[in-house]
Amino acid sequence: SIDKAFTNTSHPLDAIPIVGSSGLRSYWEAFKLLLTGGPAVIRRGYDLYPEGCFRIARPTHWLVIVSGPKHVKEFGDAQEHVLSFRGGMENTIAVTQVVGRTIAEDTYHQLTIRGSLTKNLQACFDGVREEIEFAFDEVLKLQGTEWKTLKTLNAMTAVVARVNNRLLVGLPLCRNKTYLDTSIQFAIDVIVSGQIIGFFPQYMRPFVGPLVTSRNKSIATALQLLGPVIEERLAKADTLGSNWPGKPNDFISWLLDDAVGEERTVRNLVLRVLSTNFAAIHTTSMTFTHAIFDLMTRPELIQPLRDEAERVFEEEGWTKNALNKMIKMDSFLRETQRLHTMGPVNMFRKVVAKDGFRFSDGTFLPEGTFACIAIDSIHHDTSFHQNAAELDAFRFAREREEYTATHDRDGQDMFKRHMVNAATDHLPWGIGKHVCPGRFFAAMELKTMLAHVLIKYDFEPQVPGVRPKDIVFGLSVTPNMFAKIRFRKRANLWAWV
Ligand code: HEM
Repeated sequence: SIDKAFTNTSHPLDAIPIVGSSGLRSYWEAFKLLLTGGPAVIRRGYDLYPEGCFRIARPTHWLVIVSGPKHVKEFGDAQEHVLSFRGGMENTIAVTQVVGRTIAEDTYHQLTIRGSLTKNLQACFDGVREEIEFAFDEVLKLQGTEWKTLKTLNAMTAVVARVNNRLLVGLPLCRNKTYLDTSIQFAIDVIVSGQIIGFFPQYMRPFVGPLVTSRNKSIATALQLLGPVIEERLAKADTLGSNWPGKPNDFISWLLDDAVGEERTVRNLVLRVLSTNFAAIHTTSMTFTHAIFDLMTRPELIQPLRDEAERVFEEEGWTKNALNKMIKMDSFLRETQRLHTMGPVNMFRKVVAKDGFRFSDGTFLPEGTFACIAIDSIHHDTSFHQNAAELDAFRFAREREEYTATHDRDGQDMFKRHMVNAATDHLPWGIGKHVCPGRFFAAMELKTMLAHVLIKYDFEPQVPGVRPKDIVFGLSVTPNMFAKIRFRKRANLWAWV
């Protein structure tokens, strides 16, 4: 049963109820949370406080969990100097130790992603599509009509790393195995070593950091492979001006357009690319793996999605605009993201304002408080989504249809149920000030990959009918990395594919 007791001694967070245990037992509770107990505790808390805040014990501090549309909006909209994204990252993955001071302090690359990268998606679509075809051929290596069984998450991570890097660093590096392995490994290293370092108090981190992270090895390899490319681009920009003839249209160029001062060094630019890969690879490959697992458990969804993709591409060709017409696919991916989040909570923040942070209902978080949002419980709340526990693949397509039937097409609300739209009841991309700037690219990539897989392959689960169990560790949840899928080239491929 739930112990809602408040601590006896005075604590600045006294007004926020505890879920789990207080006092000495809270250490045991915190330990359980480090293993697999996280999601259940958050669900229990949410059932009690769906419109407000509660707190749970972490080994060194309390973590406040925020819920309710009003609170979520205020939380997302708060300024960095009040609720700090960086402070949250520092606490969860010790970003200064693991990635580096300059990256932690100056996040200009997120503006490059929000700006140039997103603006160029149309222009880069053909390259991304080509890379998707190439990557699936390379990773699946299918001959004739043979079936091949692969670990899904591994295979999809390999595909996504190539595709992302086609946009980030271009050919030929996006096909270099050592470079790709380094990008994938760097991201894993950031998460794993960051969490370990995160257990230590601030003053010990500079000493512990170098002992537990292999980031220096990853950075050295990336410097070796990516360094010369960046050096050449820097040299050309310096001698020929920023718009030199033949300048590639990729993330390196866009970064260089925005980088100033000490950011224009090879090492810092390499770190930017690695950090962007960190934000982009595993998020996208986990989402894609969840989508494939959903299709494996609900195979009746494959045909309508395949029909839609085939029809749209037949009418429009493989273009970015064609993706906008795949309303069922957009809805299905949004639904997959709703049901399978990367943990029970997200959007970690630290209160850094001296005066703390106050919600409009008066709830107060003092300076130094760590807080986050109850994403998974919000997504499963039946007051926001009918039959919220069920995968209803086309629920958002229906909502869009209902909306367009009764409203002006140009109305702002038109986009509310699109996959890229963040809302207080739909938070896979976060919301507010730090809402994911890469979401337009991720959505384009996920849709093109799914259309490609649906049109080009047959696929089956190794164990039919059972969704592979997610792996829970602490407050993070990943799709099962051991689960396997069988792929085969489809026999009646369309001539134009
Ligand atoms: C399905 C794929 C993805 C998911 C689910 C996802 C999710 C998120 C979330 C939840 C946040 C906000 C975190 C917070 O508020 O605490 C975020 C931020 C961010 N994402 Fe993504 N992301 C994805 C793909 C990408 C891609 C492809 C890129 C880069 C091209 C990217 C770059 C970033 C960056 C740079 C930020 C930090 C924004 C800031 O500092 O304001 N993400 N992402």
